[in-house]
Order: sequence, then structure tokens, then C-alpha cells
Amino acid sequence: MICKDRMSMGTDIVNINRIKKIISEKKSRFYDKIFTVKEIEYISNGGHKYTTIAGIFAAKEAISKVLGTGIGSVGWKEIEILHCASGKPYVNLINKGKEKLEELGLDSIEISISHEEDYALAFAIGYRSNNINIKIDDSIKKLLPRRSRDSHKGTYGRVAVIGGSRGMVGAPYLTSMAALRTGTGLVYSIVPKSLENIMSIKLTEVIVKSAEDKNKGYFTKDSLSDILEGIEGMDAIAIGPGIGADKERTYLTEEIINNYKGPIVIDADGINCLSINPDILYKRDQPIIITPHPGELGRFLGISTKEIQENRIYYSKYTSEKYNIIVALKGANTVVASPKNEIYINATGNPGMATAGSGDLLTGIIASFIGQGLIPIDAAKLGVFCHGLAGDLASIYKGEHGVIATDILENIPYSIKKIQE
Ligand SMILES: NC(=O)C1=CN([C@@H]2O[C@H](COP(=O)(O)OP(=O)(O)OC[C@H]3O[C@@H](n4cnc5c(N)ncnc54)[C@H](O)[C@@H]3O)[C@@H](O)[C@H]2O)[C@@H](O)CC1
Ligand SMILES: Nc1ncnc2c1ncn2[C@@H]1O[C@H](COP(=O)(O)OP(=O)(O)O)[C@@H](O)[C@H]1O
Ligand SMILES: [Mg+2]
Repeated sequence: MICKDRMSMGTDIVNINRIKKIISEKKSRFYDKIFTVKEIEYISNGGHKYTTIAGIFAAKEAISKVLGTGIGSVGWKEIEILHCASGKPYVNLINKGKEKLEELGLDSIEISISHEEDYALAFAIGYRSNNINIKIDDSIKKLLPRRSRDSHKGTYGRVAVIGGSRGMVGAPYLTSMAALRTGTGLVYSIVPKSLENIMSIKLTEVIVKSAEDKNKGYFTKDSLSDILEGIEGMDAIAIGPGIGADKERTYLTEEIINNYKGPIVIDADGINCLSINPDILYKRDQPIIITPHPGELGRFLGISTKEIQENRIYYSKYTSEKYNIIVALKGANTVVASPKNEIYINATGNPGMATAGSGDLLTGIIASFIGQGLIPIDAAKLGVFCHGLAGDLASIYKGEHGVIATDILENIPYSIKKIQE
């Protein structure tokens, strides 16, 4: 059976006197059988110490246990123990050893060797790293906001997420957490009052604010003043995930667009509400980014999803120019279009991301980058790249069938680290 675990361990203990005895009886046969040329060179340079020989011997046994074979189908000389200049041992697998490691889905083996009086001991761990073979263009790398030493949470922006309705608390949860994981200093989640308690339990680091909902479980026109108060002083806001769409929520969305004087990321039901009267966008001079999936852009433009999918670049450009907004049209190869005729086609992401809530994360990532000071088009480009890469990293461990939005959320930090490398 092939074991596809992320980690595999092996250990071995060797009596040094046993090694001493073998060497005194048949040194050259023992060396020839067990050690590679490089290992013999190392042992010889160290004065043929029994402790060294026993340690390397134990290390090979320990590694054969990591590989699950024992010494046999993988030979002694197919597991080589080498040493860094500092003296730290490392593992070089050869032929069958290498093949077995790949078969197990492991990337590398770490080894530690020790000895005391009569015994030498080795401990080995085989692991699968979150390495992904991707060349990240400098044009993306340079967009990542830097963090200065004497900074504080206020340095990295205040972002508010307006979202949620009864049954859809997950959407604003994911958006808020994504903003936090992307590096925003302070994230606020503004939800209908009936959801305040449950959101406060779900969210630890995010500050929860609520808006009057008259016990309905969704935003109504009565929510407006609380929302406007809640978004005062924010560097960026996101609106839409899980809010639902009706006349009152359309009124709310429009009033927020009319009154808030900073950049807004609009997603999901926010886009559905906006599609009733998109002309309000003409009155606005502050940036708007919409992040529709093809179904939402189709609704917004009054055309079919199929038509959008067949002309993704065209409709992204068209919407961006017509309404003077940035459009991130999601799906395989997300298209980002700006009114300045800029087009960016994202290469990260995979079908594992076709899972509920993965788009809600993107909304939070883009809002976060804007809150940290990026201009909206750069935030959108870096945002879709980072989001797709988080999805790619999540798929390494969970596979495309098993990935859920929480896995993508948890991989945002690793995605950012990878961009930073
Ligand atoms: N846990 C939660 O609370 C969640 C809440 N959600 C909220 O649920 C509400 C409804 O959003 P939905 O997007 O589910 O429903 P929609 O009815 O807006 O869109 C779903 C449909 O859009 C089309 N579509 C989407 N992506 C496509 C693609 N790449 N190619 C072709 N067609 C595509 C498909 O026809 C799909 O069935 C939103 O407010 C959203 O924020 C979702 O985000 C899922 C998670
Ligand atoms: N086949 C795919 N390849 C790459 N990315 C995908 C694929 N399917 C979905 N995604 C990404 O997953 C996200 C889905 O967003 P969305 O449809 O809004 O989901 P939700 O509303 O459930 O959060 C988008 O960012 C989209 O680009
Ligand atoms: Mg969505």
C-alpha cells in the first residue's frame, strides 16, 4: 500500500561495541557493503571513530524505516548520509531510495544522530513540504506591502466587512478572516444585529459590530445609520458576502456607495443589488472594485453566463470602462480589468477552489491590500494571484476534491510568504 501521509518517522539504536567488533574482524568488507565513497571519506577524515560509524549506520536504518522498507529493497548505499560544513548530517537518497521517497509523496528527510557511552542513536523524519513549483514574476512580488519595524496595527489599515444574513454567517466570517490573514491591522465585521452573538463567538480577532435589523436576521433600511457609523474612518470596506438581495438591501447598498468616501470592494449579493440601478456608479469618484463570478456579471449586465464565459476579457473590459470601476471576473484564469484599459489574467488557482466560500475570501484579500495602501488595481492583481496561490497550496495537501474555503484561508499566510521569497 502506498502511504500518502505528510510525515513518516523512523528511529534506530546501535550498540557501538557491536560495530567495534565487526570492524576488528572484517573492516573492508563491512565498509564496502554499507558505506558510499563519500561516507568512507568522511569516516576516514574523522579518524575512523566507532561513534561516527555507528551513528551513520543507525541513520541508514532509521531512514529505511521512514521509507517503510527496512534495509532490503532499498540498499545500504542507496541511503547516503552526508555532512554540511557545520557538521550537521543530511540525507541523500539514491536510485531506489529516491524512488521510494517519491512513491510515498514525501519531499525530504531530516536526520538527527546522537551517541552516549555504548550506544549511537538516529532519528529521522520524512516530510512533505508545501513547496510548489511556481515562478513568481517580479511585477507581482514588488506589489506586496512591506512591514516596517516600528509599525503598529494602525499602520496596516482598518477594513470593515458588511455582510451576512441568517443562514449565511459563513460568508462575512470568511471575508473578515481573509482580510486579517492578509495583514490588515484592524478588521471590523458589521452584521445584522440578530447575528451579533454568533459572530462574536466565531470571530476572535475581528471586531464585531452590528446594525439594527428588527430581529429579521438580515439588513433592512433601518440598518443604514448603524452601518454608516460603523464604516466611518475605515481605509477600505467590503460589502456583499451573504447579505441577500431585495429592495431594502438594494437601497442600503446604494446609500453606502453614495455616502462612504473611500474605496469599496463589492461582491456577491452586493453586485446583485447594484445591478438594479448601476447608473449610481457614475456619480462616484472614489474607487470601486467588483468581484463577480460569471453568473453575477451576467446578472449585472443582463446577459447569460454562457455569453460572459465565451467573452470573458471583452465583458470585463466593457464593464470596467462603462462604469469606471475595476472588475475582477472570477473563474479559471480570473480576469482583472481597469478603466485605464489595463488587463491582467491570473494564472494561479485550480478547480479545487470551486467550493462554497472561496470567492468570499478573495473579497477580504483585495480589501485588505487596499487598506494597507495599495492602489486598487494593484490590490486586485496581487489579490487574485495570492488567493489562487493559497488555493494551489491547499490543494497540495487536501487534493482538489477535498479543499474547502477554510483550507484556502489557512494557506493565505503561506501564499504571501511564497510571494515574498
Ligand atoms: N457560507 C456562506 O455563508 C456562504 C454564502 N455565500 C453567499 O451566497 C449568496 C449566493 O451566492 P452564490 O454564488 O452561491 O449564488 P449565485 O446564484 O449568485 O451563483 C451561483 C451560480 O453562478 C454561476 N457560476 C458561478 N461561478 C461560475 C463559473 N466560474 N463559471 C460559470 N458559472 C458560474 C453558476 O451558474 C452557479 O450555479 C451570496 O451572498 C454569497 O456571498 C456563498 O459565498 C457560499 C458560502
Ligand atoms: N476551476 C477553477 N479554477 C481556478 N479558480 C477557480 C475555479 N473555480 C472557482 N475558482 C475560484 O474560486 C472562487 C469562487 O468564487 P465564488 O463563485 O464567488 O464562490 P463563493 O461565492 O462560494 O465564495 C473564485 O475566486 C474563482 O476564481
Ligand atoms: Mg461569491
